[in-house]
Amino acid sequence: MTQPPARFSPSPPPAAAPDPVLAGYRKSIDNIDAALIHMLAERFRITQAVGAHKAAHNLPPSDPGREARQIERLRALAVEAELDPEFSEKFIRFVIDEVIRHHQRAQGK
Ligand SMILES: O=C(O)C(=O)C[C@]1(C(=O)O)C=C[C@@H](O)C=C1
Repeated sequence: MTQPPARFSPSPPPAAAPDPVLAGYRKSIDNIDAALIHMLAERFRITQAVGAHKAAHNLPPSDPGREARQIERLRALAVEAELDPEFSEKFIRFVIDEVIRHHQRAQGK
């Protein structure tokens, strides 16, 4: 027999019992995430100035040599810090690619 269409969304799962250990970890994660956002905001603040400087002096938006040195340095730091160097490269690549897009926009490209 077919069921009539449900009129109400299923009830939410029951609230989990409080877990102070998990809550403590999450508090720390939330602090770290906030610090990451603040650090990224500062990085983009300074790259905005770099973009304006490059636009004013007709410099190319990207500098592949500089990027290669940054990636090598960060990969080495990641290994030292026991962070996956592949992840660190993907992360900085993602950030730099966004910066390059901002630089291009600043030059009307
Ligand atoms: O150092 C520069 O020339 C920048 O524009 C900054 C930056 C970066 O985000 O680190 C971005 C683009 C360049 O290709 C290299 C580095």
